[in-house]
Amino acid sequence: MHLIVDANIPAADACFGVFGRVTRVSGREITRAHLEDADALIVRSVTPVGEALLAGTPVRFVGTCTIGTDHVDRDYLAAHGIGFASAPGCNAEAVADYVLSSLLTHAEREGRPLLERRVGIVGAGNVGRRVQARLEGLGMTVLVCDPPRAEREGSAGFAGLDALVERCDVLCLHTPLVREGRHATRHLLGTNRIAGLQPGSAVLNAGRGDCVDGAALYRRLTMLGDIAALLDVWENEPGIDAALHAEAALATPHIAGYSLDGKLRGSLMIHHALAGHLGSRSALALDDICPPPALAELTLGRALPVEDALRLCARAVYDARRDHDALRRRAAEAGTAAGFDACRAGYPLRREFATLSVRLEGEARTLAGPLAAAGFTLAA
Ligand SMILES: NC(=O)c1ccc[n+]([C@@H]2O[C@H](COP(=O)([O-])OP(=O)(O)OC[C@H]3O[C@@H](n4cnc5c(N)ncnc54)[C@H](O)[C@@H]3O)[C@@H](O)[C@H]2O)c1
Ligand SMILES: O=C(O)[C@H](O)[C@H](O)COP(=O)(O)O
Repeated sequence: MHLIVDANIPAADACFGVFGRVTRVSGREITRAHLEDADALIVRSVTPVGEALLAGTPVRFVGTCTIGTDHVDRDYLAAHGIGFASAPGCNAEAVADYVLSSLLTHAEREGRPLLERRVGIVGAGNVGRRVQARLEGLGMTVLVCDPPRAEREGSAGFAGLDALVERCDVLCLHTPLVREGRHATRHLLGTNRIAGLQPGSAVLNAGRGDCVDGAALYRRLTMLGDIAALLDVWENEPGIDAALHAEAALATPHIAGYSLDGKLRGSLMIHHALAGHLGSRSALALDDICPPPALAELTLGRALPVEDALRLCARAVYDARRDHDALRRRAAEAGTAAGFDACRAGYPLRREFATLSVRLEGEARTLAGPLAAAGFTLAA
């Protein structure tokens, strides 16, 4: 069996070498020529997969080691009997870490406590639910907008997007890109809603870039300058709008989900899906391919204000400012598109909050609730 595998997929040999010969190709450069004798194609989100890529090739299985599937023409695959799998939830914990790290940094810069803010979550699936649970666990007020879930589950606990825009200090977008239909998300946050955002509020987008109208956001940022944009995803990646990039308070190159744990879970989920597609089973587990964290334990020996403790522990594991600074630097050196992809390809090792075990001694034990809610493990 011959497998074409995106070069940005970790543990490719352990996860896919067991099925046959693996050829690694940069995700944005995979063409039909690479697939002439390929049986399986394993991608991440940067490879558009559909008729243009697959027609006339022998590919019988496509796996994407990502949560998002908007780059895959699933109707085409189904119509041509090509097996497909994605990796729902694989990096949801990493995105929740990114959200907390970003919001804690933004609150510190503004000198306004995060815990007093009202947060709106748009799209409460694997990612949004985790963000909601963490923030509510910290005692914050959270409003949730998810019309497809509200239709299925009943409207209790859900609000409309306009209510979130009117009432929230922070709006977090965790929606997939849905191009058509009643719940389409392209420019979900468009001109009118961006104009309606509360002065002093912040928009964080870690869903898909197209869910926010970047030109309208840029206008509000430059003409009124009274809101903040925390952007991990962008329209036209990797050739993102350099002017919007310059205005964003936190600008990262689509790395919210880039923990090692999250990427490896994605690889592993597609490994198991491919094994199933081939009629076999595998016992490969995350512990077989994921190393222990460099920082496994941290001790807090006295009480700190809750937000200071959260920031200290968050930054010990993942500090979103690092990724913001790297994108600014790389974009200045290499140009926006090349800098964006260079940051992603050379992404430094990052682990998830849960890999840090926090030992609390004496008065610091009062921090147990907030640290656990934020996603850290408490040492016994
Ligand atoms: N920045 C990153 O690195 C990163 C990482 C992971 C996922 N993502 C993106 O985030 C998206 C969400 O991830 P997930 O794991 O939570 O997916 P999910 O499918 O579990 O949840 C998506 C949620 O959005 C809701 N939704 C759909 N249309 C909506 C609309 N019009 N308004 C409000 N809510 C709507 C769905 O009902 C669902 O509950 C993914 O599709 C992916 O595009 C980005
Ligand atoms: O959909 C996802 O899982 C994320 O957006 C993913 O982290 C994107 O990473 P990429 O596929 O671009 O490497």
